Amino acid sequence: MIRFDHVSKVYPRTTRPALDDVSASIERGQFAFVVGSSGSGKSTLLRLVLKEETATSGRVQVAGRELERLPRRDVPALRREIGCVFQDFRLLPAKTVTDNVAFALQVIGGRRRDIRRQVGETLEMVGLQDLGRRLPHELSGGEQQRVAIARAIVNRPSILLADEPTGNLDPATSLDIINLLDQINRRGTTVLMATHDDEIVNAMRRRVLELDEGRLVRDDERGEYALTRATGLRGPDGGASRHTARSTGSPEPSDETRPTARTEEGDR
Ligand SMILES: Nc1ncnc2c1ncn2[C@@H]1O[C@H](COP(=O)(O)OP(=O)(O)OP(=O)(O)O)[C@@H](O)[C@H]1O
Repeated sequence: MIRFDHVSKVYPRTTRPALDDVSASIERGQFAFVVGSSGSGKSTLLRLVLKEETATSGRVQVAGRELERLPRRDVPALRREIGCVFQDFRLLPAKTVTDNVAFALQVIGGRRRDIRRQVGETLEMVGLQDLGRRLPHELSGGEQQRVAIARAIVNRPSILLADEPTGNLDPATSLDIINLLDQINRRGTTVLMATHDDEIVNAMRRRVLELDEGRLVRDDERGEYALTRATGLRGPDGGASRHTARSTGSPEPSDETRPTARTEEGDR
């Protein structure tokens, strides 16, 4: 579904690569976290998937497309396959919840009746069916992020990219949000999520890709957060020290590792 093949990215007017020879493959239906300290390249990796940035070398394949060769006119179709969620929600402040979600469908020219039905179903899925008439500032942070998630999935994309989606939320709300992303993943959407949220990564025990100064230093099938550099686990060559064979399909966390196990934990 998403494949990075020896991908490097050097931004203009910089010398140190933001991504350095990254190879990884995320299969359809997988849930993968991207972790790493600030500046390690997580957002860059997600931006390459969206073709907001282009790799300096290597190949990025998304949903059967070779992004380096993708003509500009085909980029909108690529992006329709990808929903995005960000730390700062990015809702339209003057539009209601319903209109924020509907907007994504209106811009691609859906029929009014279909839009109403799809928006209704999606708001119900994220648990906001009663708040459709509110404006974003009349919602809590967690509710705003649910609206953003509803907007990201309303046209049923095959991939959901989430860049630090719990970064502005308290631990209990973060858990609600990750459970929602987990539910969306279980319905078949491939999820790639960049995060600094160690509790969530440790509770979910899904695939973890770790970046360190642009290099992929870890790819664990049911990983924990603990950063390699901090724990001294980095291999002698500076490369992946605990690489596991990439998995196919969506790993099922066992009951004791389900994120709900964290409900009692409260504050950080
Ligand atoms: N548009 C840009 N132009 C130049 N350098 C950039 C640009 N965007 C990112 N970088 C650099 O690329 C490197 C990786 O940045 P990136 O935003 O991908 O890291 P990150 O892991 O997402 O960080 P954070 O966790 O702080 O969001 C950093 O050194 C950053 O300064």
